Amino acid sequence: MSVAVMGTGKLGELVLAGLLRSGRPVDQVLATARRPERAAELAERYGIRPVSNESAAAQADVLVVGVKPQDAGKLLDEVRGQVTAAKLVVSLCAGLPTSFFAERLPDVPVVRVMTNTPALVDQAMSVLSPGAHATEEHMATAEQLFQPIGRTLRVPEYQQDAVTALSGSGPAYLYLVVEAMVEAGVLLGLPRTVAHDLAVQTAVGSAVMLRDSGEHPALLRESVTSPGGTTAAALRELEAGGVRTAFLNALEAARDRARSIAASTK
Ligand SMILES: NC(=O)C1=CN([C@@H]2O[C@H](COP(=O)(O)OP(=O)(O)OC[C@H]3O[C@@H](n4cnc5c(N)ncnc54)[C@H](O)[C@@H]3O)[C@@H](O)[C@H]2O)C=CC1
Ligand SMILES: O=C(O)[C@@H]1CCC=N1
Repeated sequence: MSVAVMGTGKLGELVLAGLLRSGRPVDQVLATARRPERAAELAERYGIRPVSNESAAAQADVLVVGVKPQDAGKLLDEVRGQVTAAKLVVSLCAGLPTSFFAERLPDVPVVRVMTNTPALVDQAMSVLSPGAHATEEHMATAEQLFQPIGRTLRVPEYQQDAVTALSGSGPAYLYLVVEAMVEAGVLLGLPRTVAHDLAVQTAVGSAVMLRDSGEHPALLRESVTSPGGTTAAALRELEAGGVRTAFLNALEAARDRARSIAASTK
């Protein structure tokens, strides 16, 4: 089974690299790029053959759409003639419903996937939803692409904008928190490199503990918080700063942005 990544930008490259890392033969992986320099860069880095969208769509069994949602309509116009119902389209596009593809590629099975950048280290969270013509077999095929690069989960499609707000964009929120902690360490007089190492290892250790202990985060937080101690003093400030409300508002804003992208690309 051959796979083409169409629109190999930041996320598309992570998926492309993951496909190759998981042992897929290089002659079964195709990638397209808008700019020739980008195509050459990908060819050099991964040993793949750069092809046009039309050619990729004609050759590959699975077409992974990695362009921005705003560019998806134009891409589908380019490849429409090559995409039969025997293909599987996997969309990585935030906000775009599978109906967007169904309107342009009638009868073609589509699986919508929201993954995230920790794909780079095989720690992605990839969340899949079937479109109207996607069968169990199509879902299994799509899962096979993403399972080697992290965890996968299926949700009904109506939950995908919320998924995008949480796990799609989520790495950015956590990086922001780490960045803020580094700056705070510097404010307290730590050398920047020391502050960086401390913040990163604390994030990694806390994340592994969250995953491996299976404990609720509130319980893990309580175990750090000594009575009358330093953590309680810090948490009071974070609560006063409205950190929880900020997250509620942030995820709502991301969800709403996904909805408005969909509305503007109708
Ligand atoms: N960056 C992320 O963390 C995530 C991104 N996504 C989704 O992935 C998609 C790509 O996002 P990014 O990689 O961040 O953007 P990007 O801008 O880095 O990648 C898009 C790529 O598509 C190329 N492109 C556009 N039209 C093309 C065409 N007709 N033919 C060939 N190539 C074309 C662009 O030149 C660019 O390299 C978006 O739909 C986004 O919603 C989803 C989850 C996470
Ligand atoms: O910012 C974005 O629109 C994409 C979708 C989720 C993460 N990045």
